[in-house]
Parts: sequence; C-alpha cells; structure tokens
Amino acid sequence: MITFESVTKRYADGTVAVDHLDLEAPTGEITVLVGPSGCGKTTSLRMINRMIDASEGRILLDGVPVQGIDPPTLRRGIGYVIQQAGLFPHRKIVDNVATVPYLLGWDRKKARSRAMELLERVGLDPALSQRYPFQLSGGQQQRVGVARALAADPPVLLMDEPFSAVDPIVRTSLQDELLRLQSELNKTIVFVTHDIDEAIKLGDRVAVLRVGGKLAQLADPKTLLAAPADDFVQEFLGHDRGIRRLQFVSTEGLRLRTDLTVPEDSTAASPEPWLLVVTGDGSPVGWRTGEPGGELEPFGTFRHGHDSMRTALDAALLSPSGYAVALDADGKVAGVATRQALDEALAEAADG
Ligand SMILES: Nc1ncnc2c1ncn2[C@@H]1O[C@H](COP(=O)(O)OP(=O)(O)OP(=O)(O)O)[C@@H](O)[C@H]1O
Repeated sequence: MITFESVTKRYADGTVAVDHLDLEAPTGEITVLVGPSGCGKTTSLRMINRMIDASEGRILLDGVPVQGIDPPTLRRGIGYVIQQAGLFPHRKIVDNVATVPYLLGWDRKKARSRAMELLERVGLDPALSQRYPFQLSGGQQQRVGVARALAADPPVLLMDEPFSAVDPIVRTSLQDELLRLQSELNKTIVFVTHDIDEAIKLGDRVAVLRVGGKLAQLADPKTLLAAPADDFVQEFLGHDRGIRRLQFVSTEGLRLRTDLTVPEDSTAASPEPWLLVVTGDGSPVGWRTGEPGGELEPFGTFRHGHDSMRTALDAALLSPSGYAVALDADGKVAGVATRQALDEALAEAADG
C-alpha cells in the first residue's frame, strides 16, 4: 500500500504542484491519477520513487516513509514506465529488458532468460529481442518498456502516461494487455493519464486532481461516473457520462426472448417484425422481417451476463431491427434482447 499523508510539493520558484494530497493506493490494485495538464500528476508519481522529494508531508510504502529509504534501494522495488518507453537506443531489446537484473548483479544468462520470458509475457515475438529499439513500432516499444519495468519483479509499478504516444487501436490493445497482466501479477500500480476514458477503464480507483495539485475526488470508476463530487469533476468526466456509466451495468438481468429465432431454411411467415436466422449449431446469420425471402440484415451481438449494457446497446444500434443478439460463452445465440427489454434495463440502471 502506498499512502500520501498531506503531501505538498513546492518547487524552487514557488510553484505549488501538489497541495496537501492525501491518497491511498492499495496493494494489488491500479490507482489512476487523472486530471488536466499541470495538475501535479507526474510530480505526485515521482515523489513515490523519490525522483522528486516532497516539501511537506509523508509518503509511506507499506507503512515505511520513503524519505527514509535511499533512492537506489527504493527503486529496486519500484518499476517505472514512461511515455515513449525511454529505451536505451544502442542496446538490443533483450538487454534493455535485462537492464535492472544486470544492475542487480544477476549473471548474464539468467538475466537474459528472464528478459525473454518477460517479452513473451507482454505479447512480443521473441525474435524481436535481437533488434534495436528503432526497429520496433511505437506499440512494441511500449510493451518492451513494460517488460523492462517488470524485470526484477517489483511489487510496485509507476506508469506515467505510458500509452499516450501510440494510436488509439494500439492503445486499446496495450490497455487490455495491462489488465490481463495485472490479473496474473497483482502489482500495486499507480498510473498517470490525462485521458478520463483510460482512467475509467484501467482504474480500480481513480483520483481526479485539479490544477494547483488538489485532490478533487477519489472513487472507483462506477461511483465517479454516478456521483461526481462537484462541477469540476462533472465537467472533466464529459457530457456522455450517462452512457459511459452503462459499461458498469451488467447484462445479467437483461430479459431475453428465445422465440424470435428461426432456422436458415424456414419459409414460415410470422407476425413478428423481425426474426433472427440461425445456423443448425446456433450461430447467428442475420435478421429477416416477418415475411420470408429477401436479404438478411446485419446484427450486433453481446455476451449475455459478461458484456455490459453499453455493449448490448451498441449491439442493438448495429441492427436495423433495433434488437441485440445475446450470445452464450460458446458464441451461440442465447436469445434476443428486444427494444422493450433494453428499455426496461435502462430504466432500472437510471434508477440505481
Ligand atoms: N521543476 C519544476 N520547477 C517549477 N515548476 C515545475 C517543475 N516541474 C513541474 N512544475 C510545475 O508544477 C505543476 C505540476 O506539474 P506536473 O508535471 O506534475 O503536472 P502534470 O499533471 O503531470 O501535467 P501534464 O499532464 O501536462 O504532464 C505545473 O504547473 C508545472 O509547470
């Protein structure tokens, strides 16, 4: 657990970057610091590993004040990932990842084999290990940066806008990868971003900071979206806060109809406006109207009980029928969520 106790940072020119910050980053969780440019996110992060020293207050690592630990010892237990990875340009990828093990005096073979294991773990082809950083894409370099930070298996990871220099698709996959890694590794992670969507996706808890380095709100993402503490937080969360809240609403209770599916060879007419055509093994093929014949229409799907209401609503919007196709864990049709069922679920979400 990392604890900020009334921490203030005043730079030499008098700028107060962080102002009496109280914050806890629990062990094994991702705590995200988010806020507009200049609100003191990076300063807060760097005070944890003493790249910057606090002016007042204390930061405790599992109850021990970091100010009392000498920086090299402190940093051995803290991985650090920055924007654009910050790799050493003249070292091969494998040696970049093995940097900290080398510093710790591991023998070369052991350090390299650890590096290879980590490259695989972050989803990189081992063949890339012999390349130099400039021979990798931005997203690959970022993965190397994460592997390097994990090399000595530190319990704490500090990540400063690690994914902000890559395009949105790569960024999404890096975020997914981090969540997958975290589910295996359970590190104590403090993650800095200015992107509220990234904060909400990754954070177990999200700390919203305002300029002047004051904490505006600390909450889990669901609470943050449902109950912003003040106008600043509300403004920062953006105007589609209601829609984004739906990503925390389960589809488990969403009522499904199972009488709206028909086999591919069906020629029967139906009073229903829309029917879902399915293969013999239960895979969706497309929507048809109550009248047989004619082109099949496209459909959107969601995993029932697994995906959120936001995904279900998206699935409905992708179908001209306005209905969403619910799939089971094997990708087979579990049923259909009609407009009415979605409306009921939305009304319930709005209430609670
Ligand atoms: N060495 C320094 N000397 C004086 N002021 C500084 C110094 N470093 C940062 N600051 C100021 O402290 C405030 C907080 O900076 P910090 O980099 O922590 O913010 P940030 O939230 O990480 O911003 P960004 O999202 O733009 O990276 C800013 O006003 C910045 O100008």
